[in-house]
Amino acid sequence: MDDVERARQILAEERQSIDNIDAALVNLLAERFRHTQRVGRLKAEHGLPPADPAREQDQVARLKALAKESGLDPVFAEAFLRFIVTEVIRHHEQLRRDDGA
Ligand SMILES: C=C(O[C@@H]1C=C(C(=O)O)C=C[C@H]1O)C(=O)O
Repeated sequence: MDDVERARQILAEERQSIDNIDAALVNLLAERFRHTQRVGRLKAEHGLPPADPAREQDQVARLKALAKESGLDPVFAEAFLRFIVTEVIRHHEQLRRDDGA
Protein backbone atom coordinates (compact mmCIF):
# COMPACT_ATOMS: atom_id res chain seq x y z
CA MET A 1 0.00 0.00 0.00
CA ASP A 2 1.48 3.38 -0.96
CA ASP A 3 1.42 6.50 1.20
CA VAL A 4 -1.62 8.05 -0.49
CA GLU A 5 -3.62 4.84 -0.18
CA ARG A 6 -2.71 4.61 3.49
CA ALA A 7 -3.73 8.26 3.97
CA ARG A 8 -7.10 7.54 2.31
CA GLN A 9 -7.65 4.61 4.64
CA ILE A 10 -6.91 6.72 7.72
CA LEU A 11 -9.22 9.44 6.38
CA ALA A 12 -12.05 6.93 5.97
CA GLU A 13 -11.52 5.58 9.50
CA GLU A 14 -11.45 9.08 11.01
CA ARG A 15 -14.63 10.00 9.12
CA GLN A 16 -16.36 6.88 10.42
CA SER A 17 -15.50 7.98 13.97
CA ILE A 18 -16.74 11.51 13.22
CA ASP A 19 -20.04 10.13 11.86
CA ASN A 20 -20.50 7.99 14.98
CA ILE A 21 -19.86 10.97 17.24
CA ASP A 22 -22.25 13.18 15.23
CA ALA A 23 -24.97 10.54 15.59
CA ALA A 24 -24.35 10.39 19.36
CA LEU A 25 -24.50 14.19 19.58
CA VAL A 26 -27.85 14.28 17.78
CA ASN A 27 -29.27 11.57 20.04
CA LEU A 28 -28.02 13.36 23.15
CA LEU A 29 -29.40 16.69 21.98
CA ALA A 30 -32.79 15.11 21.28
CA GLU A 31 -32.75 13.63 24.79
CA ARG A 32 -31.79 17.02 26.27
CA PHE A 33 -34.65 18.72 24.42
CA ARG A 34 -37.11 16.10 25.72
CA HIS A 35 -36.12 17.12 29.26
CA THR A 36 -36.20 20.84 28.55
CA GLN A 37 -39.66 20.48 26.98
CA ARG A 38 -40.88 18.90 30.22
CA VAL A 39 -39.32 21.81 32.14
CA GLY A 40 -40.98 24.27 29.74
CA ARG A 41 -44.43 22.72 30.21
CA LEU A 42 -43.97 22.78 34.00
CA LYS A 43 -42.97 26.46 33.88
CA ALA A 44 -45.89 27.36 31.61
CA GLU A 45 -48.38 25.58 33.87
CA HIS A 46 -47.08 27.34 36.98
CA GLY A 47 -46.41 30.80 35.57
CA LEU A 48 -42.63 30.54 35.97
CA PRO A 49 -40.36 32.59 33.65
CA PRO A 50 -38.97 30.84 30.52
CA ALA A 51 -35.36 31.94 31.18
CA ASP A 52 -33.30 31.52 34.37
CA PRO A 53 -30.10 33.59 33.99
CA ALA A 54 -28.68 32.49 37.39
CA ARG A 55 -28.98 28.82 36.42
CA GLU A 56 -27.39 29.60 33.03
CA GLN A 57 -24.45 31.32 34.72
CA ASP A 58 -23.81 28.20 36.84
CA GLN A 59 -24.03 25.99 33.74
CA VAL A 60 -21.59 28.17 31.79
CA ALA A 61 -19.06 28.13 34.66
CA ARG A 62 -19.37 24.35 35.01
CA LEU A 63 -19.09 23.65 31.27
CA LYS A 64 -16.13 26.00 30.83
CA ALA A 65 -14.29 24.15 33.60
CA LEU A 66 -15.17 20.78 32.04
CA ALA A 67 -14.05 22.04 28.63
CA LYS A 68 -10.68 23.13 30.00
CA GLU A 69 -10.17 19.72 31.63
CA SER A 70 -11.05 17.99 28.34
CA GLY A 71 -8.90 20.16 26.09
CA LEU A 72 -11.89 21.84 24.42
CA ASP A 73 -11.85 25.60 23.85
CA PRO A 74 -13.97 27.00 26.74
CA VAL A 75 -15.08 29.96 24.61
CA PHE A 76 -16.48 27.50 22.08
CA ALA A 77 -18.13 25.46 24.88
CA GLU A 78 -19.87 28.59 26.16
CA ALA A 79 -21.03 29.62 22.68
CA PHE A 80 -22.34 26.11 22.03
CA LEU A 81 -24.29 26.07 25.31
CA ARG A 82 -25.71 29.54 24.67
CA PHE A 83 -26.81 28.50 21.18
CA ILE A 84 -28.75 25.57 22.66
CA VAL A 85 -30.18 27.52 25.61
CA THR A 86 -31.42 30.29 23.29
CA GLU A 87 -33.42 27.68 21.37
CA VAL A 88 -34.74 26.15 24.62
CA ILE A 89 -35.93 29.56 25.83
CA ARG A 90 -37.67 30.11 22.48
CA HIS A 91 -39.50 26.81 23.02
CA HIS A 92 -40.44 27.81 26.58
CA GLU A 93 -41.81 31.15 25.39
CA GLN A 94 -43.89 29.30 22.79
CA LEU A 95 -45.19 26.87 25.44
CA ARG A 96 -46.15 29.84 27.64
CA ARG A 97 -48.07 31.41 24.74
CA ASP A 98 -49.77 28.07 24.00
CA ASP A 99 -50.70 27.66 27.67
CA GLY A 100 -52.16 31.14 27.87
CA ALA A 101 -54.08 30.70 24.60
C1 LIG B 1 -34.20 24.30 31.09
C2 LIG B 1 -34.39 25.44 31.74
O1 LIG B 1 -34.80 26.62 31.09
C3 LIG B 1 -33.87 27.50 30.46
C4 LIG B 1 -32.93 26.72 29.64
C5 LIG B 1 -31.80 26.20 30.21
C6 LIG B 1 -31.06 25.08 29.53
O2 LIG B 1 -31.34 24.80 28.36
O3 LIG B 1 -30.20 24.47 30.20
C7 LIG B 1 -31.34 26.71 31.44
C8 LIG B 1 -31.99 27.70 32.08
C9 LIG B 1 -33.20 28.37 31.53
O4 LIG B 1 -32.85 29.63 31.01
C10 LIG B 1 -34.27 25.53 33.21
O5 LIG B 1 -34.72 26.53 33.79
O6 LIG B 1 -33.73 24.59 33.80
